[in-house]
Amino acid sequence: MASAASKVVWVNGPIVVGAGPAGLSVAACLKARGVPSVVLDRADCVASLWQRRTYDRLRLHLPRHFCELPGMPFPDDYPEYPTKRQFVDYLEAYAAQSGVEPRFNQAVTSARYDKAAGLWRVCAEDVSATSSAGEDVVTEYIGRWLVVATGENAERIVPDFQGMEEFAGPVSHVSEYKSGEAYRGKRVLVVGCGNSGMEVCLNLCDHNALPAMVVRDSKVHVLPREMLGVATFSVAVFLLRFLPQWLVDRILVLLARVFLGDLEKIGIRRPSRGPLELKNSRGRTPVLDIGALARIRSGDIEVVPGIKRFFRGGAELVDGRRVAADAVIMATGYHSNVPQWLKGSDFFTQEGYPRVPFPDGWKGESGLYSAGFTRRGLSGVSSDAIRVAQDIAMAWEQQTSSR
Ligand SMILES: Cc1cc2nc3c(=O)[nH]c(=O)nc-3n(C[C@H](O)[C@H](O)[C@H](O)COP(=O)(O)OP(=O)(O)OC[C@H]3O[C@@H](n4cnc5c(N)ncnc54)[C@H](O)[C@@H]3O)c2cc1C
Ligand SMILES: NC(=O)C1=CN([C@@H]2O[C@H](COP(=O)(O)OP(=O)(O)OC[C@H]3O[C@@H](n4cnc5c(N)ncnc54)[C@H](OP(=O)(O)O)[C@@H]3O)[C@@H](O)[C@H]2O)C=CC1
Ligand SMILES: O=C(O)C(=O)Cc1c[nH]c2ccccc12
Repeated sequence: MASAASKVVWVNGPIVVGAGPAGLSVAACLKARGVPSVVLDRADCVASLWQRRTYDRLRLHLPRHFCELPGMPFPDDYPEYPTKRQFVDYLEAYAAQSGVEPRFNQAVTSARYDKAAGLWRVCAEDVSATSSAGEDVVTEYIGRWLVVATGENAERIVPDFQGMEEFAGPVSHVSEYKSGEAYRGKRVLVVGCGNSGMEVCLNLCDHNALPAMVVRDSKVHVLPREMLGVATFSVAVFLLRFLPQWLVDRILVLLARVFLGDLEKIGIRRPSRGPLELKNSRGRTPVLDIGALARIRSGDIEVVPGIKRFFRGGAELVDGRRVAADAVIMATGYHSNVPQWLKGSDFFTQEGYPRVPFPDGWKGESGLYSAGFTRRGLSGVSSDAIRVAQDIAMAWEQQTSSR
């Protein structure tokens, strides 16, 4: 039977929820300024998104210098686009070097500000195997500051399609995909055409599987990862220093047309809103092509329109066509989980993002902070972490000097 909080822990310093790149870098920056913190994570390792929920052949798709965390560069011998293994090694070394030791298996289920006491009360359930003797072990952490670092990819989105239960084959989310080995020779319907959908289709091809990728409304922004050896992302960042976003979007689309050709011929149209605008407003990251387009052109990846319903042997599409499938992989994205556990605060929207836009969404009321919700990948994580740690350190110094 479940029981109420069985332990209470007073935290001297901030309580940081999440031990991904954001939580680790906030804790490291705090530590560098002499501020202790407690980092909680529901998983049993640091950076669980990277260690447990991504596929083997994944690489960073932004150049390395956009992905370094504050205070520790990548080793010199890392390539421009580090592999997942290299990135995970780096994150583990980052935690070790900065002396950050998260408390694992702590799934935060509620956090609220106790106005009377002027303190945050954070409840976490121990989800480790040893605690499964029929009783939840709940710890209440109490502290002056709360840093939300649970990320933009905390929970999977799995749409509920009509007839899904009739489909005879396995249905999984892309976060469970490790390699195409299990799919050799199989017809795989990949739902979604973000970076995950595209890269999984490419990986499936490499393992001689037969992927069909659903591109809803036939629309997605695909950009080359590099143009004449220069990263498209670097070009965008550079142009944004001088030009408004809408104009940079126009230029990116024009350059993509030059470097990738006409995608309409292969059944892909561009959304009317620009790639950066869509990233910032809806969290839809443009696809940075690492080879999937060539496989679409060669016919190894079939592009199909939206799904109407599933049946035993596959799916019926919105254009009335039927596509046969042995397995389905949902590459349909992720959502934040903050509204599920942060109570009594309107700092976050219903979608679980700070209401205040970048670069000011890192600080809320009453000692509440957020890191990693900027829709700017790892460079957004770093910029938040530096600001959050600086602000808390100032309050910390004031508090300790007035004692
Ligand atoms: C496949 C993939 C590839 C990516 N590649 C890049 C890239 O190349 N470059 C780039 O800049 N960005 C990339 N990103 C974006 C990604 O968001 C960042 O890389 C980074 O992981 C964000 O760090 P974070 O700490 O904010 O979130 P996360 O890495 O998701 O960490 C959040 C942590 O919070 C924990 N958590 C969640 N809820 C709770 C709870 N209730 N209680 C306790 N703990 C909780 C999770 O277990 C997790 O460990 C990629 C994302 C994905 C999915
Ligand atoms: N190498 C790398 O570094 C990689 C990075 N990533 C990153 O991970 C993050 C998550 O990416 P990803 O997992 O691709 O998620 P995204 O949210 O970017 O994409 C989700 C996709 O699913 C589609 N979709 C959602 N619901 C449905 C539906 N009901 N029917 C059909 N299609 C649907 C969306 O279509 P629509 O646009 O029409 O809503 C979209 O194409 C991104 O930031 C991405 O850049 C991911 C993989 C590799
Ligand atoms: O790789 C990701 O998922 C990111 O979120 C990195 C990123 C932030 N802003 C972008 C704009 C275009 C392509 C990738 C990113």
